[in-house]
Amino acid sequence: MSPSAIHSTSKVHTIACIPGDGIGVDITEAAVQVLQKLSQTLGAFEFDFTTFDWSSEKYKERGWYMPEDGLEQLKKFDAIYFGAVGWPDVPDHISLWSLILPIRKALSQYVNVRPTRILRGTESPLMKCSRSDLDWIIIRENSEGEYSGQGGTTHENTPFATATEVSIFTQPAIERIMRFAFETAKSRPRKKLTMVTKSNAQRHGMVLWDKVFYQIKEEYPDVETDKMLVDAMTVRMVLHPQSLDTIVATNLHADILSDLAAALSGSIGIAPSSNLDPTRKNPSMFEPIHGSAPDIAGKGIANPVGAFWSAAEMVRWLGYGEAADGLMECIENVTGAGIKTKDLGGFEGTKRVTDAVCAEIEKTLGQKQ
Ligand SMILES: NC(=O)C1=CN([C@@H]2O[C@H](COP(=O)(O)OP(=O)(O)OC[C@H]3O[C@@H](n4cnc5c(N)ncnc54)[C@H](O)[C@@H]3O)[C@@H](O)[C@H]2O)C=CC1
Ligand SMILES: CC(=O)C(=O)O
Ligand SMILES: [K+]
Ligand SMILES: [Mn+2]
Repeated sequence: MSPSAIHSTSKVHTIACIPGDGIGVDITEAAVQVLQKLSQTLGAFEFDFTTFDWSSEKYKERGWYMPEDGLEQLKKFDAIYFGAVGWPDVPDHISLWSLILPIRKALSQYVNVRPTRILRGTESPLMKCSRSDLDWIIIRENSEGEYSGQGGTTHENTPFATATEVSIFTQPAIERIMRFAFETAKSRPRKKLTMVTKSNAQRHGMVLWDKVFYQIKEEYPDVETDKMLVDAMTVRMVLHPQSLDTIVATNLHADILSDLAAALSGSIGIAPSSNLDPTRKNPSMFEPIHGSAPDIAGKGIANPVGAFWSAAEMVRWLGYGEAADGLMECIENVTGAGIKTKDLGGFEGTKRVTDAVCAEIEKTLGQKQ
């Protein structure tokens, strides 16, 4: 197909790109390169990227992360691709609450989907965990719970400083996340959902969380369920990974468990996330689960695989499931060939892995055209 023919038949998707800080910048650049190669190779869709320089560095210069109409600007795009936000010279609660958390909340991205599996050519740090033993999908409540932002501080800077951090759990928000989790479990071969809670020690919000789970369960008789307290869940993830499939947990619990899940699958550097507004009224946002990694920023060694996997999930969300599967196949052909960054036991940098994935797209997916 000639380039002009590609142009006339393919659909253009507008993507807002927010690289942010540290390795967020490196991996976003890598993801854009891969997405462009994918669209050029397949010819079925195109991306029109607009990059926003909303970062901690700019915050120090200008005093703001997003302009006042920032959220309104984002609403006009088909999807958002995010790197990471946070840098040691800005308090982390300022950076998170100025950028990533307001986007998730204002754009009603109430689900955060975090799949984990062991990619070809990589291994789990667990001694006896084979690739088929660990294939999970964590459904994280992304709008309220422990990250509601409610609370306050009084008697600040005195010996009696008092702070509250209030968790909010509402019936409608629990219902919608549970429904999404049951639908996800139902769509997977094992049809198995594990609900995580801490309703022994936390006796109000977590108890409502459990109650709504059992209410929604009635609608899904074909999904097998069980319930875990979050402390014991960490043990089960390590000792019996094969006993888990789909997992639903609160904002904080799933934040922690998904980093653990990533580590158990080999590295936090491979783990993707989709911040979804399932109603599709607002654009959804795709980002690797990791942060800005100041300890390795600027060294050219960040693993871009979590960013590529997030890009694949964006492609899937935009309606191209086959292209997303194709991209995942290319990523695994590259890891399978031993082209990996240091965190996965390899010897390559971000650029070499990115170039290898691009070459693989041309080779594998170009042939199928
Ligand atoms: N969604 C977001 O934008 C997030 C932002 N953050 C922010 O990021 C900053 C750093 O947070 P940390 O707790 O250090 O978490 P982190 O995820 O940035 O780093 C944790 C460890 O994992 C390593 N790591 C992370 N991503 C990697 C990759 N792609 N390849 C190789 N190694 C990788 C880092 O080098 C570090 O040793 C903080 O300001 C934090 O608030 C943290 C998590 C998510
Ligand atoms: C903020 C954070 O750690 C996360 O969204 O995973
Ligand atoms: K991130
Ligand atoms: Mn996290």
